[in-house]
Amino acid sequence: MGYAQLVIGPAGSGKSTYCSSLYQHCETVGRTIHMVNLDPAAEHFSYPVSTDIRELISLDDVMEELGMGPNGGLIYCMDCMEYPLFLKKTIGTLKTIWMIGWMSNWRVIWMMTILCLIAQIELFTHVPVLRNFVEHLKRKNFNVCAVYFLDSQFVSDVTKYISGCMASLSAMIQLELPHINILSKMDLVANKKDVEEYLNPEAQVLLSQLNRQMAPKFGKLNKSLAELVDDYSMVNFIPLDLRKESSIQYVLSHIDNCIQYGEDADVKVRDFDPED
Ligand SMILES: Nc1nc2c(ncn2[C@@H]2O[C@H](COP(=O)(O)OP(=O)(O)OP(=O)(O)O)[C@@H](O)[C@H]2O)c(=O)[nH]1
Ligand SMILES: [Mg+2]
Repeated sequence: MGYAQLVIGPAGSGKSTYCSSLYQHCETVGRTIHMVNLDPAAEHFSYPVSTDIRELISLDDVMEELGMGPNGGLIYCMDCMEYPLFLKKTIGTLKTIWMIGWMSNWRVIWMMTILCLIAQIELFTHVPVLRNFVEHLKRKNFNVCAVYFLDSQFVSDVTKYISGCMASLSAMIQLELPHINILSKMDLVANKKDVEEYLNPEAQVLLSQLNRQMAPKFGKLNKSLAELVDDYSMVNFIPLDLRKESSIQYVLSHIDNCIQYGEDADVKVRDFDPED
C-alpha cells in the first residue's frame, strides 16, 4: 500500500512553499516522504525530487519546438502524463523507493508521496488527464487525496472566496478523491477573526454578504451559490500558518486521517515481527 497527496490550487497559492515546508517537517520528525514533480513548467526545488515530469517533457521545449504559448503548451505537456512511459516510471520509482524503505527497516513500511504542483485550473477541472493519472495510482494500490490550496488573502472578499470555493468544488467533482482544502499564508492575515467565519461558512452569512456587495439582479444566483456551498458541506478550510510546526502537523494529521495513513501498521508490524 502506498499513500499520496496531490497538491493542487491556483497559481501562487503557496503549493511549492507548502511542499518545501512539509518536506522539512518530515525530515525533522524522521518520516519518509518523496516528492514527485508533475509541473512541466517548474524551475527549481528546495527539496529533492524523486520523479520529475520534466525528464519526459518540459514547457520550454514544447514552446520552443512546437511554437505553442505557455497555456496551450502546459496542457500539451500534461497530456504526456497519460503516456504509459511516465506512468510506468512514476509508479515504478515509487514502488522501488517503497521496497527499499521496507527492506532497510522492516518497521518503516509506509511511505507518503507528494504529487505536487498543478496550478492551471483546466488541468484539474475539465481535462481528464489528472483524473486518469489518479485512477492509475489507485489501481496500483495507492491511497490518494487531493490537497487544494486557496490563498487566505482571497477570503478578505466574499466574491473571491466564492470563486475559490467553486474552483475547489469543480476539482472535487472532477477528481472524486478524498479532498482537503487549505487556507494558506495565514501569517499574512492581520485579523484572524475576519477569516474564521470562512473556515466553515454558513450559507446564510455568505448569502447576506454577497447580496450586500452585488447588484440586486444577482440575488437569485447568490442564493443558489450559497446553497451549493452549503450542500457540499465538504467545502471547509483548514488554516495553515507555515511559521508554526504545530500548524503543519495539524494539516498533516488531517491528510493522514483522510488517506488512512498507517492504519495497516499494526497488522504489518506483527506480520514481520522476528519473534513470530
Ligand atoms: N507570507 C507567506 N508567503 C507565502 C506563503 N506561502 C507562499 N508564499 C509566497 O507566495 C508566493 C507564491 O508561493 P509558491 O509556493 O511559489 O506558490 P505556488 O502555488 O507554488 O505557485 P505556482 O507554482 O506559480 O502556481 C511566493 O512569493 C511565496 O514566498 C506563506 O505561508 N506565507
Ligand atoms: Mg509552485
